[in-house]
Amino acid sequence: MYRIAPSILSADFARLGEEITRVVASGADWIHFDVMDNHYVPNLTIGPLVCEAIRPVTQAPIDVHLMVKPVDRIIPDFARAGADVITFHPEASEHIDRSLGLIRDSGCRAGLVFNPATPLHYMDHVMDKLDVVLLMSVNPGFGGQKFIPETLSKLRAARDRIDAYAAKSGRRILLEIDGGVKVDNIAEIARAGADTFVAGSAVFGAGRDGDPNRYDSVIGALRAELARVGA
Ligand SMILES: O=C(CO)[C@@H](O)[C@H](O)COP(=O)(O)O
Ligand SMILES: [Fe+2]
Repeated sequence: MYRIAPSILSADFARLGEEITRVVASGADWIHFDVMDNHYVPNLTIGPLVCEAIRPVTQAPIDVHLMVKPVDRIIPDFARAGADVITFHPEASEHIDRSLGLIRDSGCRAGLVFNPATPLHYMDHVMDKLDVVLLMSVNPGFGGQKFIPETLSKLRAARDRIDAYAAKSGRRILLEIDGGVKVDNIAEIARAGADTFVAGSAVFGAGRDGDPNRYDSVIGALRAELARVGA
């Protein structure tokens, strides 16, 4: 089963609640929530107050992608604000195992995010605490960037590790991809092993002209491409 997670980074922030209602009604599975601190990444976005504000608007899982350093202090705030999934970058945590434990102890699903040049071995000794592995297919900090093609071989390598772990443990870790996902490349990305797809500009960019049917058509087109790949 595939999940589509529109990133609200590209939504109209003046009408955020409506935007979320519309993408979920159009078939979005998760809401991807990008948190940037102007320190770990050169951009500044939204925090727990906004997460709390959108929580009553939707039942869809809120997928919080932390691009902040340090990470531990902010984790309980997001859990209280209603996050369902919290992911962070290993470079931003002094103690990766402890940060993953903090997320899970607060009742959320936990994940590690790999920048394009971050090696996959960071996951090796924490598989039992991972619910999600997120591969960045752009450098973090901005929406609307171009998919880095090298990510496809990295996805295959991550898929192999996740499948080997599942065969041993019976636990299925999700493999999420973030950055430059569009209708014309989502099938190739799925074939490389991703099962959860963040799409910001591809989804919200399509609705910018105010036509409410545009989210339906772009999410429908992403799903049609995934259907060509199969389960
Ligand atoms: O985490 C990030 C960027 O750092 C992403 O979640 C972007 O928001 C994805 O946007 P598109 O590449 O799909 O426009
Ligand atoms: Fe993200």
